[in-house]
Amino acid sequence: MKVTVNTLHKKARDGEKVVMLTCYDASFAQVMDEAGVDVLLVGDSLGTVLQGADSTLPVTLDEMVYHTRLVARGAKNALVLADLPFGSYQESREQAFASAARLMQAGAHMVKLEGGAYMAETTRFLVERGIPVCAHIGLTPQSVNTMGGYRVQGKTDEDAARLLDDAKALADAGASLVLMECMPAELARRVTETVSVPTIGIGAGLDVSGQVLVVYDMLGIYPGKKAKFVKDFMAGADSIAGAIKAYADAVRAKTFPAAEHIFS
Ligand SMILES: Nc1nc(=O)c2c([nH]1)NC[C@@H]1CN(c3ccc(C(=O)N[C@@H](CCC(=O)O)C(=O)O)cc3)CN21
Ligand SMILES: CC(C)C(=O)C(=O)O
Ligand SMILES: [Mg+2]
Repeated sequence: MKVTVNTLHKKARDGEKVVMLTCYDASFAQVMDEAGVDVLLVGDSLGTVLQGADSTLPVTLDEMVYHTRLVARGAKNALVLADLPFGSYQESREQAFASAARLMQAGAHMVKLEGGAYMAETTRFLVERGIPVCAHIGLTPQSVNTMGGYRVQGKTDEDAARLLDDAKALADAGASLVLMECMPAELARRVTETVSVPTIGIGAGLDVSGQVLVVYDMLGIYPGKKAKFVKDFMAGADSIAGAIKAYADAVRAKTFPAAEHIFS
C-alpha cells in the first residue's frame, strides 16, 4: 500500500511508530521499500556521507534533484521526502516554491525545510500551492555556523519555550510533519503532545511519532566517533536488508532509541 500523509497521520493517531531513513539511490530505495520503511528522506546529509564534505552547506539544488529522481525510481510504496538544500529557500517564499517544485517534479511527495517560526510564512505558501512540507527544528545543520557547532538544542527553559512555539507556528502554517533533531526527550514529548501533526525524532527520545537516522550511520559507516543517537544495526544482522528490517522492527517495538541514545 502506498504511504501517504494520511497514512502517517493515522499511524500517529493509532500509536504506531513511523519509520524513516535517509536514502540517496534507487537500489537502497528498493531495499527500504521492501523492508516496509514508511518514508525515504533524500537528505542533504548526502553532502557529508556521499560527498565527504564537513557540513551540508555545499549541497546544491541540482544535486538534490538528481538524488530525488534516483530514489523515486526505486520507491514503490514509501513516501519520498526531499530536503531543500541550503540557499534554495531562505531568500523568499517564491524562491522556496521554485526550488520545491523542482524536487516534486523529480519525484518527491513532500519537501523538508529547516528553521523555526520565521519559516511559517514560507511553509504556508508552499502548502497552499500543493507542496506538503515537513518542518525541521532543533539542531538544524544548515545553521551550523550560527549555532556554533552540532549541539543539542532546547536545554534552557527559554530555548525550550522557543522551540515549542516554533513547532506550533509551523504546524499551524500547515506543515504535515515536524522533525526534531537533537533535543531533550522531555521537550520532544511536550512538542508531540502539543502539535496535531506527527513528529519525527533523531536524537529526540522515544515520545515522538516516529524515528529517522542517516542510513550510513545505522549501517555502521561513519568516519570518526559515533553520535550518541546512532545505533549500528549492522552489528548482529546478516545483510543490509536484515539491518534495515531490524531498525524498522526496533522503531515499531519502541526498543530504539534506548536510554543510551537519548539526550536529557
Ligand atoms: N552521517 C551523518 N549523520 C548525521 O546525523 C548528520 C550528518 N551526517 N550530517 C548532517 C548532520 C550533522 N549532524 C550531527 C553531527 C554531529 C552531532 C554530534 O556530535 N552530537 C553530539 C552531541 C553534542 C551535545 O551534547 O550537544 C553527540 O554526542 O551525539 C550531532 C548531529 C546530524 N546530521
Ligand atoms: C538527519 C536528517 C533529519 C536530515 O535532515 C538529513 O539526513 O539530511
Ligand atoms: Mg537534512
